[in-house]
Amino acid sequence: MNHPNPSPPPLEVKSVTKLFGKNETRVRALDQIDLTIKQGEFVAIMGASGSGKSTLLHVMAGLTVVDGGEVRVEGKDLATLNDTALTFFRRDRIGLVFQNFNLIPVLSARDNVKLPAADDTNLDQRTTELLTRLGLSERQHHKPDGLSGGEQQRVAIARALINDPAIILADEPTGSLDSVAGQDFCQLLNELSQDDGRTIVVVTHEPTVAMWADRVVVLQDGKSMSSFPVEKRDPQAVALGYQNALNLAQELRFS
Ligand SMILES: Nc1ncnc2c1ncn2[C@@H]1O[C@H](COP(=O)(O)OP(=O)(O)OP(=O)(O)O)[C@@H](O)[C@H]1O
Repeated sequence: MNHPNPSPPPLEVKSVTKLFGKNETRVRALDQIDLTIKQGEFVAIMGASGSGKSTLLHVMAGLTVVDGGEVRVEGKDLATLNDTALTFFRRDRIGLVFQNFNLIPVLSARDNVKLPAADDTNLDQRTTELLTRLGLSERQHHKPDGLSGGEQQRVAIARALINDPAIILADEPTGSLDSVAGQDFCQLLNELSQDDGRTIVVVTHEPTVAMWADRVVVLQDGKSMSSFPVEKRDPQAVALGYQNALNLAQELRFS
């Protein structure tokens, strides 16, 4: 029986190398890294400072041009897109969330959410629905400095969702939040993957964040050392899995 072609994975990083600097200051931020992420999967990327986590996320978002290898988003090779096409592709397919929220201070929460909308159709209604879903209805006319950190991050994710992207990439999204707001935010990411089938990648150094993922990918020196599934929402199990991955990397280095 003939099967139709399966959809390509949402994110594929194939043998990607990224270098920064020149000559003696040259840094190999990513070193022939391979990573494939399935549709609807929630992946946490962990690793020591400088291991290449943010660079990998930026590469997947097409924010950083690679020096070798290939990055495919929903099957599309990002290197084949010119700057304009890449900007539109990113806007339509990927929602980005950063640690410092990156909201426009002079705009209300509601206007921040509407700002990147690619399409005006039912925009007011879509914005209201998103603000309601994220528990921001009461706060929508406030500017960012009148909102708590957790509320600001929820505005940032509402803005990231305005074009209904299939993929959400988040770099240390809970880094500026207290632990309660951080856990609420993780729960939201979990819903976006479980209920909506969106693909989520989160860079974090916190086991209490990574425990919400389906899988943890551990980076060291720009390489993907290993990955392990998260079976229960147990931060200690994640911390142990992470430590085991680092120990294994250390053994391989000296063997
Ligand atoms: N724009 C840049 N110019 C020069 N070097 C860079 C640049 N961006 C990253 N690097 C270097 O590349 C390496 C990987 O950096 P990256 O920010 O991806 O690591 P990270 O794992 O996200 O670290 P952290 O947890 O501290 O944020 C580091 O050695 C870093 O100094």
